[in-house]
Amino acid sequence: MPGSSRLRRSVLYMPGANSRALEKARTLPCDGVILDLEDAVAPDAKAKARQQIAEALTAGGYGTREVIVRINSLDGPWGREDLAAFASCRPDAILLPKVESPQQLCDLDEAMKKLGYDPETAIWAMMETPRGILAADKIAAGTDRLACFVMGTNDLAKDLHLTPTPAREGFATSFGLALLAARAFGLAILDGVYGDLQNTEGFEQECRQGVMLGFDGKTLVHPKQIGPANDLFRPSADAIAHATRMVTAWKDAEAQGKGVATLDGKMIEHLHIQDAQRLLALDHAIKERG
Ligand SMILES: CC(C)(COP(=O)(O)OP(=O)(O)OC[C@H]1O[C@@H](n2cnc3c(N)ncnc32)[C@H](O)[C@@H]1OP(=O)(O)O)[C@@H](O)C(=O)NCCC(=O)NCCSC(=O)C[C@H](O)C(=O)O
Ligand SMILES: [Mg+2]
Repeated sequence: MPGSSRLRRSVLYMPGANSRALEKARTLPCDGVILDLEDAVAPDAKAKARQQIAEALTAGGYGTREVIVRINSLDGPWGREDLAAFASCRPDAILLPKVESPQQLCDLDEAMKKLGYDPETAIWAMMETPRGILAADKIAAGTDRLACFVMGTNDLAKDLHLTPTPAREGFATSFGLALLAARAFGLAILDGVYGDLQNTEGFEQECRQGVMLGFDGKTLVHPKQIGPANDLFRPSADAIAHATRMVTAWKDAEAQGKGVATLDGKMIEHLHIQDAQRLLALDHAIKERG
């Protein structure tokens, strides 16, 4: 699975037409950047944005940040030209908007092969339409190049006619189906954006909910959202201390030939240890990032 162990707590969108944002992204402490050619770029600005993104990718300087380009749909007037522009620039992934069928991913994969894309360049898929959500399991199995689902909560809210609320009840089924499909096929999955830039408390509450639901991180629209997302999507010190004690208790039990252990009066089985090890690996990766 390409890139499945990468840190993705904070993944910041920026319009490809905004040269200042493309430059600034090289210095921001986010885990990834999505250089957008789709909804954040006006039709008349698409060609210039495409050229600016190609130049930015060629110049490099994004360090350990994962760099993803969101192209336009391959069925529309810009998508094929978008894809052709980045074959030699080696982005980490191409993000396809409004994915509704596995065939769309197979077509993208085929086109990337023909254009000479590096086999390590992953495909990411926006999950943001009712048809896409209903086909999430088939899409998740669509191609080996697929590495990540990204929730498009703005498009979903529009199509579902739902009223956004702080608890996001209206997204429950969509989140559940997308998360199930992603985990069933070993994909990463990122929560949608929070557009109220002044409401720090609301943003943090949505991050906490995203962690609780099982998302790997959150997509962002402004640099000020990076710090809180990085903090909230990293395992807490208490969680790491507990995971460490669980692993120790498990090793002690194993040494005594037992297949089950207890810690603080609670039963521990192998599945709990797998989850504890996942948290410890995440913590290690974050510490290595510095
Ligand atoms: C929302 C914004 C238009 C606000 O921009 P601005 O008014 O420039 O904000 P600030 O003055 O507060 O900016 C301060 C500095 O930070 C830089 N900046 C701002 N935003 C970004 C960014 N996204 N990436 C990088 N750098 C950024 C400014 O340049 C300032 O820098 P400096 O010059 O040093 O002072 C803007 O934030 C913005 O455009 N955000 C991204 C919008 C976007 O990409 N939207 C599309 C994706 S969301 C979506 O489509 C989700 C999905 O499809 C769905 O359906 O849900
Ligand atoms: Mg969208």
